[in-house]
Amino acid sequence: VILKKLVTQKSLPPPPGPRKLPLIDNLLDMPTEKEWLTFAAWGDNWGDIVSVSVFGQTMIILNTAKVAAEMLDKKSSIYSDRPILQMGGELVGWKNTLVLLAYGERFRNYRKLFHQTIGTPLAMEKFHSIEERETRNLLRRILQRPEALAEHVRRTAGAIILRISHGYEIAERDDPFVNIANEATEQFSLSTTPGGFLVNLVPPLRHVPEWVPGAGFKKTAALWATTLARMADGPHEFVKKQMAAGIAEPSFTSSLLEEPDLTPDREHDIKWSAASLYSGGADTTVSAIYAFFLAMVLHPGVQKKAQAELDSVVGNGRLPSFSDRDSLPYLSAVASEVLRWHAVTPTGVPHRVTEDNISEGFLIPKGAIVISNVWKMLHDPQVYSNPFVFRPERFLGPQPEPDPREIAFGFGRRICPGRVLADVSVFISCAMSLAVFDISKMRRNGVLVEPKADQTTGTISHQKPFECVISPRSPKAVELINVEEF
Ligand code: HEM
Repeated sequence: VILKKLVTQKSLPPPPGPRKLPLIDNLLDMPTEKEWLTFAAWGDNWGDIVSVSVFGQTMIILNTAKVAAEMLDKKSSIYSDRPILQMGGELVGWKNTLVLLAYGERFRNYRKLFHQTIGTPLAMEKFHSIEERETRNLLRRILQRPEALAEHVRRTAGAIILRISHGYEIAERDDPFVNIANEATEQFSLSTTPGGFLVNLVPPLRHVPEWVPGAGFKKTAALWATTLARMADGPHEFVKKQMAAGIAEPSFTSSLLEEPDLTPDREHDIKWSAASLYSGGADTTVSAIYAFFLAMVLHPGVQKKAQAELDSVVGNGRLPSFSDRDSLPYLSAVASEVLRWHAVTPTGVPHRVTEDNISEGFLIPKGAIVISNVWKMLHDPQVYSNPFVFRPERFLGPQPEPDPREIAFGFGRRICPGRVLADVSVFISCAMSLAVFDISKMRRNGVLVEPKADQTTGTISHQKPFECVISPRSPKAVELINVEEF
């Protein structure tokens, strides 16, 4: 019976997809820009599950949330590994961080640490005051130099994450930890793009010695490995010193280092999960919050409605806080719509399947890389009416459309472990900014400058830079931003 099952299983077809050439397979079909658009077009042509391959490596592309749930959620015990990336993962060492960590014991340990410290709304409550304080700093920076919005949003995200991960307060300019983290994350992008280094496409090249001509990538890898090590070690050592002096601020790292019987192995896990917090958490929330400002420029009607809600619930004598969230349904819908309208990770993060299995009537081979077209799922007209329109109302009323958080944060055992933190950051930024600022189109020589929604290619994708005017709503708003004691 088992043999028969195996035979039928093996004889099932893989999911359909574009025709392959000998040896290189679909290499020439693979998009190099905005992959999600090509993947969506393949979906229209071939169905919800598409398969392609390059040099024998199968890739399965999922275009609906329904199949992603069927496969990545329901069969999570075999769909939760990550691809092995030679340059970024193996040689530079990003496989030590959660996002590229292989499925297994250590993976479960890191996930537990995340869950325990920032995994639930209750656990996150202890960080609400940091979020509120740092977001007020964001308002202050915007008030002073509104034209540098993107820079301010980035600085604030870094400040929040480093405070939560290590209880570290960043310097206003040229902070050493922020600089090293920026350098390391830039190198992460460079080293993990499939086409960036030949060794990513031809793995045996990693064994070539450094002195062989053409093996310069090994020197680069060694250099980048030291940047990564410094990014993980610096803040970790800072916390240990602060703890020894008895002055450590409560943080992800300090609370975990307090454990009795700390083994070196355990300390390794704590250090690298804290580094994963930074690398996973800074650029992503930046992308969402920057997109929020664009959405407000483009949709003054939505902005007015959210402000009217804020004025009636919170008034103008104080800034909104987390305790107001339940009384601000429209604003909460705005935050949800930001996460839907702008896909921060348009093609998610790839999973790797560890066993042959049958899904939706197709054979999915062991070792296949599974890519969720998150962008398409968030703009699926079967699920979201007029998906390209920014309309928070879709989440209100008797028949709300599905919560985009079910898609935007990925699937199964790899679902984003920072999603509660992300949600808190996005909500408070929307609430506090709309309470004090009007965000509108720039006028140049009497003509309104119309920004356009358009996002960059990349695992973490950003709205392209746009111009706008951000001005305080009233003298009272300026006062609230500048209050000292907060
Ligand atoms: C709007 C903001 C964010 C979005 C849209 C987002 C989205 C995602 C997605 C789609 C994944 C991949 C899930 C999968 O493999 O199926 C992921 C993984 C991850 N995210 Fe987030 N994320 C956000 C914010 C954050 C924050 C604030 C943190 C840290 C505090 C964080 C840390 C991570 C980590 C460490 C992983 C890897 C998890 C693993 O491989 O097990 N993310 N995120």
